Amino acid sequence: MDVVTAEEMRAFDRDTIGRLGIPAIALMENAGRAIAEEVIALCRRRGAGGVGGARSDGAGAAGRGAAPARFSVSADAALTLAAAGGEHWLVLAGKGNNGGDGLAAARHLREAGIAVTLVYAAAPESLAGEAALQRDAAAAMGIPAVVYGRDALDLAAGSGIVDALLGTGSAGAPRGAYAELIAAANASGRPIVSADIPSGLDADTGETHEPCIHAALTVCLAFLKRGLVQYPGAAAAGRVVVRSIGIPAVLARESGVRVSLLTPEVLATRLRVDLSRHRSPEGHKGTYGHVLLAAGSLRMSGAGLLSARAALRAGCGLVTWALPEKLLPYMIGSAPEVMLAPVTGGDGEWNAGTAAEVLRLSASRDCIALGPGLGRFEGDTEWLRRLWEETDSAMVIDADALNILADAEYRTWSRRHPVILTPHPGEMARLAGVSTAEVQRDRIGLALSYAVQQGVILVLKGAHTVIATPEGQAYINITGHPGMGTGGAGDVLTGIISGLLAQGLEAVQAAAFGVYLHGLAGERAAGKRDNPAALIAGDIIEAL
Ligand SMILES: NC(=O)C1=CN([C@@H]2O[C@H](COP(=O)(O)OP(=O)(O)OC[C@H]3O[C@@H](n4cnc5c(N)ncnc54)[C@H](OP(=O)(O)O)[C@@H]3O)[C@@H](O)[C@H]2O)[C@@H](O)CC1
Ligand SMILES: Nc1ncnc2c1ncn2[C@@H]1O[C@H](COP(=O)(O)OP(=O)(O)O)[C@@H](O)[C@H]1O
Ligand SMILES: [K+]
Repeated sequence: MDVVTAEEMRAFDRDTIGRLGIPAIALMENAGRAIAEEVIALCRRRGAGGVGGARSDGAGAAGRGAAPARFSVSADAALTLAAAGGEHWLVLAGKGNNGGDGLAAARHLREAGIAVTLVYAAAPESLAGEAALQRDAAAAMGIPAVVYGRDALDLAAGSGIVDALLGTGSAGAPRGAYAELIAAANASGRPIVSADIPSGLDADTGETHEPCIHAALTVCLAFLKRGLVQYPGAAAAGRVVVRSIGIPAVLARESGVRVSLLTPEVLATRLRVDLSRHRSPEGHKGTYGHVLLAAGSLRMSGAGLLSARAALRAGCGLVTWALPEKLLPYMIGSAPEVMLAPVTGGDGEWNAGTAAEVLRLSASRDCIALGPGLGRFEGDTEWLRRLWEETDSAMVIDADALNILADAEYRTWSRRHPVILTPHPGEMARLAGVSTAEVQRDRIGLALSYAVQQGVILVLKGAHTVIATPEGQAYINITGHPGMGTGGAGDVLTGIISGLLAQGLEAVQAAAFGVYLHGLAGERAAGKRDNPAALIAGDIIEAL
């Protein structure tokens, strides 16, 4: 599923209206209808009634011997509500096209028998174009309207609110009447259905301005907007339904939209990942590849252990874990399936001299993962540079190895293989030289620009992890669980991605599929606990 910016969305609108000749009012009608259908479905779910008994094709009355019906007039089930009597929706309308969508929805709601009151944020006379046509149609139907600031208004008096104040044309924090209406709607305690995006949300970054609508449901029109998949916007939007309004989906494909939701369909078709993870009947451990892991130090040995075990659970044939020799006696038996390769490190810490040993080990391995529990040490930049420049296989870089990179000018390092970086927001901030808040402000935008600029595959972790490629493509993962916010969960991800790389997946495939599987396993693991707060990283491995 494509994820677009407001600017891309405007280009598709223009193309549909200008080049294809589909009238703007038709798109607005479709939008209004889609919003109304979702409001009606919501009313139905909360018990206002089933699909109306509005079939007038005689089917119900057609007893034995009754004459066959001559006409078949079927009611539009999606726009019908049997017991609409208790419903009264307030439609908050801004003066732009988002408001026009809301006004079109209001007519359909009224048709379904739902009481509707329009609440204009600005003088109705200030509406223009298609929105003005919708204003006039609603007035001609006799739908009651109030103007904010002029008429008395109690938003809690209705049974629900349609938020059609601001959409993709919104700029900056809501002002004046818009801000006051948003605050009042949030305070009303009534469910809010937002048209396109919650008013007050930045459609591109997911930042929520003060104030921003907190919707129960967002009916996103035509294409998913970036702001709806990035937190905190993703939370403000509630449940998100994307509805087609007559803008052909192919426009996004043709224009090269760069961001997609990481659905199973995207994994299978765009990324060509074999979701079945087929294993040949005659396969053996050599078929599924060998991971070399350089990780763990005296106080963080568990990080290496988690990565190593996760790589095996991801299906690779063999894992060799290179670790400072002092750790060896403690690790023996902790994971019998993992091979241990001690490198010089009598104090249990890594040192610059181990680069040659790791390089030797890597020669016969299919990929290398560096970083979990590594610690920092004298000469670590040169250590990483040698591995980076001289390793032949794909590389996953995590944790302290990312902090080493953050202190280096690694753009100038030569390289023969793809590199996957897996920072959490704090590590990303150090890599990009910005604050963590700045990273979180626009995760997609930052991940894309960093991946392109540095020529790496970037996995920016956290809720809705972003996978960005050097070619400027990004995928937004939606598997996962808040219970995964626990020490070591990232080490598990490093293991999974390297386990997939070893099996021959391309670097982007391994990064994207690894993040997806990690999230699924986290969901399953959380579901097995009395409370997801009890989840620990090892549970994610066991749920793979
Ligand atoms: N044919 C089409 O184009 C289609 C459009 N579609 C729909 O249109 C939406 C986009 O419509 P849009 O471009 O008219 O902008 P919209 O979001 O209604 O807001 C503009 C208005 O808000 C005002 N305003 C802005 N910022 C503000 C602030 N901070 N605080 C207060 N006011 C602010 C601004 O006022 P101004 O600053 O100009 O005085 C202007 O009046 C899109 O999300 C979708 O719902 C779809 O149905 C598909 C077909
Ligand atoms: N709220 C959440 N929703 C989904 N995934 C999450 C959430 N919180 C954390 N995660 C995932 O858990 C992992 C945590 O990684 P990280 O912060 O590196 O942990 P550690 O350094 O302790 O291994 C990441 O893959 C992240 O995406
Ligand atoms: K809105």
